[in-house]
Parts: sequence; structure tokens; C-alpha cells
Amino acid sequence: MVAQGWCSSYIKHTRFLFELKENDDLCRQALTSGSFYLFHNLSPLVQKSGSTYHAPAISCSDLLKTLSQYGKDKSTLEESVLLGCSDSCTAEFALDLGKLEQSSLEKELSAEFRDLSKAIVKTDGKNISLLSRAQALLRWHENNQYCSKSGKPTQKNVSGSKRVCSSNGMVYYPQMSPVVITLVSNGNRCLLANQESFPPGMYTALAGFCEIGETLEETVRREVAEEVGLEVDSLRYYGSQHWPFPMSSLMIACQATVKDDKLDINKAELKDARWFSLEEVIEALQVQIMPPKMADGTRPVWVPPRFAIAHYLIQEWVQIQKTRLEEKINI
Ligand SMILES: NC(=O)c1ccc[n+]([C@@H]2O[C@H](COP(=O)([O-])OP(=O)(O)OC[C@H]3O[C@@H](n4cnc5c(N)ncnc54)[C@H](O)[C@@H]3O)[C@@H](O)[C@H]2O)c1
Ligand SMILES: [Mg+2]
Repeated sequence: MVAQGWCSSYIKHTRFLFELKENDDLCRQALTSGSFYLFHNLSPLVQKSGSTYHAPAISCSDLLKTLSQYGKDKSTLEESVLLGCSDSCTAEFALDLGKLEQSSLEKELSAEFRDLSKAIVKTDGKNISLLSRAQALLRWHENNQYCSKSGKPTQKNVSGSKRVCSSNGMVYYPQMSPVVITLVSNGNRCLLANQESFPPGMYTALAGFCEIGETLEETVRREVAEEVGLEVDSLRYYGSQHWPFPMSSLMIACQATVKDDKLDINKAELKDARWFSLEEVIEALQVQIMPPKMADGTRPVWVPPRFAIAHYLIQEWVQIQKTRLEEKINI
């Protein structure tokens, strides 16, 4: 049994959450003293402060007061999913109140429900990962209410770490799809691509879903060959990010090099792909997102903003190029 308030270190937090995930009684108890991030049909509740959004954490007592206005009681809390815990080990949950009327809820809570894909641009870093995780978990539960084998309902455990089929006991765990995102470089230039579905003018590194049975390295080689007709020569892992759009993905970012740089663009996948010099990439990193059209009717090239791992992957490439140039000058 874990008492609240005693844990402060990362390991203690992790052990606390581990118990909550699997122990229904303990998690039920944590609900009554927890804090809640609210959603309405998968749109998070946010408050505007200046030009940024902040997701308010609602205390259990405030939430119960709000729920009582709609004839709901504490049993509604059990529809929540566990997200994590605060420094003082207050359990944090996400709850979707999509069955209640949106505008009256917004009035009651003095905040608005905003589409995450639009709100994310204006949301601060810590809130982005929290809301992404919350939305992905809530969506997974919404989409997995029936067993794919028996067709019978599945039941969520209290924390939401799994669902179990009521008839055959099959256990379902929240899923995400691994996706590689690769910045290809030929030494002096890097390759950025644009898809039909992207906002106008946005270019980014090549991305693609891993296929069953593939290693990460095989996916990178296949995607680069499929999309731009190049053979990867070397590959280095950079970092990863959970990505909630359109479903839950684990973005695995890599830097890759190629020897040959003649592009054969797969038009079924990409609208355009181009080699960019260091100067061009530095310029693109400085362009605001969704820039207005220029005098000639085109838009300046821009890259994904800071909430996307692609941004940091591109920034790292710039940093490496700058360091190389400095080293050359110093020789
Ligand atoms: N966070 C970032 O920095 C960043 C940057 C670029 C792309 N992305 C994301 O990467 C993802 C993949 O990029 P892409 O669209 O070029 O992939 P892709 O090149 O693999 O092409 C998408 C196609 O792959 C197929 N596919 C295979 N497995 C799939 C699965 N599990 N889910 C959905 N489709 C699947 C579908 O036919 C789909 O149309 C996108 O969801 C995009 O939002 C994130
Ligand atoms: Mg792709």
C-alpha cells in the first residue's frame, strides 16, 4: 500500500504509478484525491493566458461539484484514465465529458474545449506531452470497446492501462504505431519533403510507418528508397516523441546519409522533395508557421514548429554543419 505524499524521486513516482495501474482499489481511492484534465469529444479543456494555452488541472472536489450540476455522481470518475502523478504524488487523470453539453460546461469551468491539433501550437511544452498522451489514451478506449474476437464488450480497469473482454478474458493494452522520421543528408545538404496533405509551404524530414516484422533500420532504408529512390548509407538514432495525430504513433527520429543524391520522387507519396543548403535550412527554421504568400504568389519554405521532433532533428543537422564549418576554418 502506497501512502500519498511520501514520494518525491522519479523512482518513487514510477513505483507509485505502477501500483495504481494494476490495483483497482488503490486507483479508485486515488481518484477521490486526484486532479483531472478534462476533454470533450477528445478536445482538451484549455485556458488562454496571453497568447498561450494552459490545461487546467481540476481538483476532484471541484469536478464533483460540476458533475452534480448535470445529475452525475462520483461513479463518472471511473470513466477516467490515469496519466501520471504530480511531484507530491497526486494522481493525475483525464476524463472525457463528451456526453455533457459543451458550451454550458465551458461556462461552468471558465475555459474552452479546443481541437488539440490547433491548440498544440499555442500550448506550453509540459502540457503538450500530457495532453497528447491523454488524448491518445482516451481515443484508444473509445475505439476498443468491443473484443475483436468475440464481439462482446470489453471492460476498462480503473486506471485505464488495459481492457478485458467480458466473455473470453482477452486482455487489450493501449497501442501505438512506430513511425520513423529520417533526415537524409548528402554531406552538405539535407533532404526535406512536402506532401499534398501538408499545410502550404511546409517541408519536413521523410516519415513512414514501420511494417510488421521490420527492424527500425529496415524501415528507414525502405521508406527512403520508396519515397525518394535513394539508398541509405549510414544511420544514427536521434530521439523519439509520442505523436497523437491522427492516431497514436511513436515517432523515432534518425539522421541518415546517402552517397548518391539523384532524386526519384514517388509522386504517390510526396508532392515534392528537395535538397536544401545550410543557409536555406537556417532561413526555413526562422519562418513563422503558416506564413503569408509572397509577392509571386508562392509561400516561403517553413519547417514543423517546436512541438514536433522534426524541428529538433533539423536543428541538430544545422548544428552539426555549423560545427564542421568552424572546424574547417580552424584547421
Ligand atoms: N512529429 C513529427 O515531427 C512528424 C513529422 C512528420 C510526420 N509525422 C507523422 O508521421 C506519420 C507518418 O508519416 P507518413 O504519412 O509520411 O507515413 P507513410 O509514408 O508510411 O505513409 C502513410 C501511409 O502508410 C500506410 N500505413 C501503414 N501503416 C499505417 C498505420 N499504422 N497507420 C496509418 N497508416 C499506415 C497508409 O496507407 C498511409 O496512407 C504521420 O501520421 C505524420 O503525422 C510526424
Ligand atoms: Mg511518408
